[in-house]
Amino acid sequence: MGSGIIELRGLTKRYGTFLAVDRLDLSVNKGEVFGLLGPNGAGKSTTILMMLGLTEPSGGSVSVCGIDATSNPVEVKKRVGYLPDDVGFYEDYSGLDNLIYTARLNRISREEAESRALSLLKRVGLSDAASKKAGKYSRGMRQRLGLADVLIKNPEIIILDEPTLGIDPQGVREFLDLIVKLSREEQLTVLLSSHHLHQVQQVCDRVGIFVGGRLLAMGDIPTLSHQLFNKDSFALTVKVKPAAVTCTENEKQKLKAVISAVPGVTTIEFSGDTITIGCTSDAAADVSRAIVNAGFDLIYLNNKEFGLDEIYQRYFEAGGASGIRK
Ligand SMILES: Nc1ncnc2c1ncn2[C@@H]1O[C@H](COP(=O)(O)OP(=O)(O)OP(=O)(O)O)[C@@H](O)[C@H]1O
Repeated sequence: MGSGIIELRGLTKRYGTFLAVDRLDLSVNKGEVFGLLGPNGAGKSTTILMMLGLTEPSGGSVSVCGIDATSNPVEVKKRVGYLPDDVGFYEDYSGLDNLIYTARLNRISREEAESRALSLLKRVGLSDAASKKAGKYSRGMRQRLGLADVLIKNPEIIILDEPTLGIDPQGVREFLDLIVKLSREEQLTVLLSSHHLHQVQQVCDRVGIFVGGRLLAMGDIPTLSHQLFNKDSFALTVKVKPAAVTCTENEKQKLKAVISAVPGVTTIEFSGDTITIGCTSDAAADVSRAIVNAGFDLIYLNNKEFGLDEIYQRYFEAGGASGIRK
């Protein structure tokens, strides 16, 4: 086994003849925010259930905090907080009492339970709603209470399954910020399962792309982007004066020559009045300087770094979504 706080090796789950998770290898480091990204039915929840020891793998191994989750789920449960997409609370209990209840279940003394619950309610921005019944909480408040609920036992890892479902955009932003803050300040490892590309991209240090029970790719966004876009992770769109369409052939050749000489530039395409430049690194400053020094006016420059949506799209175009399962 490797040194990750979560280590999956050849992890496989079959339901009858159906392969839900297919020989998964994954290592998540301590303190990392890792995103499990994939469409519905990709196998994310099944993988999480195996990490929690709640369903038995058909093959391979799963180690969480150095513990075999399959043979010792109780020890794993002590160290891992799991937030499902819809948390169950005692609706007639206040937010505070729900937290105290969970703390007591985790054998925390009454006094300690109350002080931790109050401090966590503050942390997740629910101090004012502490004595309000959980049944009267909004969806966003319930998720924040859910986060406090998983944190009350001081876990080393929190696993969040589609935690922002049904929360408004402002609430989503606050929730995600809170997760990153917790991870950074307390070296908390976070595994976030989602099919919201944008959210995953915003907060995760690394991402695993799941399709059809397999992990198709893994890494940080620049690395994934680098692997997929023929090493052109960046694309600059440029307009100059005189416009590319009205440039003489000599001027065009001059432009091409000065842009190609910029380190990192791999492709240059003229289309209408726009020049598209592919680069392996962020060459925006050097390209703009080269254009101006060559005597052209730079009237527009857009620097596009490929994001997770393009990356995801590429995997689907590559046939990932057509189904890998056998
Ligand atoms: N208990 C079960 N019995 C049979 N098939 C199952 C069972 N649980 C899950 N599956 C199937 O395994 C596949 C993976 O499901 P899983 O819930 O892990 O996907 P997911 O990526 O979490 O999707 P979602 O985002 O919809 O939750 C799906 O095709 C699902 O229908």
